[in-house]
Amino acid sequence: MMRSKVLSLVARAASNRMMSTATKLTTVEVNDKTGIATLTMNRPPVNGLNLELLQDLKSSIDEVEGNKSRGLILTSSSSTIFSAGLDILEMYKPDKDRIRAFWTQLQETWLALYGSSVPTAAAINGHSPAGGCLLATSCEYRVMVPNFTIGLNETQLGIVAPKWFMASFLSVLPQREAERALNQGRMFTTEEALKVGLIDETANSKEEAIEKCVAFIGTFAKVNPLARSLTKQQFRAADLQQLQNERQQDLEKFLFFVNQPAVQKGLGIYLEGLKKKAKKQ
Ligand SMILES: CCCCC/C=C\CCC/C=C/CC(=O)SCCNC(=O)CCNC(=O)[C@H](O)C(C)(C)COP(=O)(O)OP(=O)(O)OC[C@H]1O[C@@H](n2cnc3c(N)ncnc32)[C@H](O)[C@@H]1OP(=O)(O)O
Repeated sequence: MMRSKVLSLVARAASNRMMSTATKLTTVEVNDKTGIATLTMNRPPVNGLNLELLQDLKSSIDEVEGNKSRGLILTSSSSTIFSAGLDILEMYKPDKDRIRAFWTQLQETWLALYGSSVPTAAAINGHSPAGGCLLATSCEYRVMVPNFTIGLNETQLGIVAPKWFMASFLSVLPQREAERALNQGRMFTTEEALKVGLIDETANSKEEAIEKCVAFIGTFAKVNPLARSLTKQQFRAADLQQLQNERQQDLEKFLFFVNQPAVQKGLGIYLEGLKKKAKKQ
């Protein structure tokens, strides 16, 4: 390794504190200079959101809330995928108890991210369908690298995005645009997403995306943190409260829907298609 690279790694290690360890499917790294935490998803190959990744995401968000970070940047360790969304294997021919725990954890993780008291931004360094888009739109700001896609494609899989997925989407897009995209199950390219307002900026690399997220979080430097976070909470309170009030019904609705033979058949065909495509590559 070149000496300069070694030195830069040493310098980086000195100015960043690794808060979570490698045994987890997420890591949290706090930059000592900026005080901003970078939360990285690391579940190869596609950051499919299974029960364990959702648990780790939730505990990492809690960790950032608790360690007085100035902001949270969500990103991925993959060079081409932010997150492929929910792990379809959790929903296809599911285990009765595990699928309950899985959906309950997804609800909790969304409540924690969408309701986070710290400023949040997503550095979208790869494809971001469905649950991936849910995570990105739960943040306050999005910067995306070109040549990838983002969107809520649920209808393409024969499934329906629940109300709280729509709430995140609607916090970013105007109703008319959101409704049409959801009905179509539309995936937007980076350029299309920028045009429609689904993302805020583009960046040529993950590093640049993170820098732009840091700059966004920096815009709050002179704003009273309590006033900022209470203002954010007020904007989001109705969406958060709606899921809080309906958590049990939402779970039962999901279980009923996902266990329908037609939905299971559709998920099986979709999975098969993904596997065939992967084999061809
Ligand atoms: C009325 C009230 C209703 C109440 C509620 C009802 C319903 C519930 C709604 C549930 C909501 C669900 C939201 C979701 O998130 S569903 C998941 C949607 N995700 C996708 O459609 C993404 C599918 N994947 C892709 O498009 C691509 O994989 C990619 C992300 C673009 C990456 O492409 P590439 O790099 O080429 O990688 P491969 O395609 O080769 O994949 C590698 C490997 O990973 C497997 N895989 C990919 N995505 C998933 C996934 N989401 N879950 C599980 N597995 C996945 C893929 O099969 C390959 O596996 P093998 O290597 O084993 O072949």
